[in-house]
Amino acid sequence: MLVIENLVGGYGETDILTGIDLTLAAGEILTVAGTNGAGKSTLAKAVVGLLPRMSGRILLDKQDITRVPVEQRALKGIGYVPQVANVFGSLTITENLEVVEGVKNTRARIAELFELFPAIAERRRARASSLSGGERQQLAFARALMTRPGVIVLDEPTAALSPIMADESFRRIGELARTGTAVLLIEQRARQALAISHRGAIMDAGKVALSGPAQTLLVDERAAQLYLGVAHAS
Ligand SMILES: Nc1ncnc2c1ncn2[C@@H]1O[C@H](COP(=O)(O)OP(=O)(O)OP(=O)(O)O)[C@@H](O)[C@H]1O
Repeated sequence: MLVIENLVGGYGETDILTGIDLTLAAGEILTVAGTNGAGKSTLAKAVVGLLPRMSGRILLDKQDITRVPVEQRALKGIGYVPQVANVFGSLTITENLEVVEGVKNTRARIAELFELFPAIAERRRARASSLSGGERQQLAFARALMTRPGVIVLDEPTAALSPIMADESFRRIGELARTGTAVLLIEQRARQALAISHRGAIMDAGKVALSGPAQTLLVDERAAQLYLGVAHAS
């Protein structure tokens, strides 16, 4: 579904990503973990088309999208929920969903997403500015799903959430993948993320330092050191 080949790039002259190779199949969850500054968010930006400078190749369904601009990548099926939820505060929850472009049968899709996200459904006429951090995250997630993307990139979706809400979010991500969506999941809660993932990649200094089946990485001492920055995974 998504193939990343020898991805190098950054914001200015310095390379932040120094050669990333990753693949993601339909229905698969790939956790990308790593310490702060490893380049995880930069990788997310490169995939969705927001990194100012990059070389290498990104293929979506075998089509080269490396030079395709961000809006068109979204229309081609790459959804994105950035670290800071991007919702329109002055619009209501329903309006935030209505303004998403490229959706077939908007009303029906909104109804489906309200079933998936009951907390925001209850508040559908409220302005998004009145939502809590967690609800905002749900609305941003729902907005990204409006177009039924084949691939979704989630940048630390549980960062602002309580442990209970994070559990709920991981459950929802698992369900989404079971419907065939490919999920690139960037997470600080690496152990929980790996537990619902098929594969994992641990980044260090702009590279993938370790990758493999999620269950293997969960018990790998070196992986734990890299994603937790400690000597032993407790
Ligand atoms: N907009 C930007 N302009 C210039 N440099 C940036 C920008 N965003 C990030 N960087 C730099 O790129 C490097 C990697 O940052 P990135 O946000 O990708 O790391 P990360 O692994 O996602 O970390 P975190 O877990 O803290 O979010 C850092 O050195 C950071 O300072």
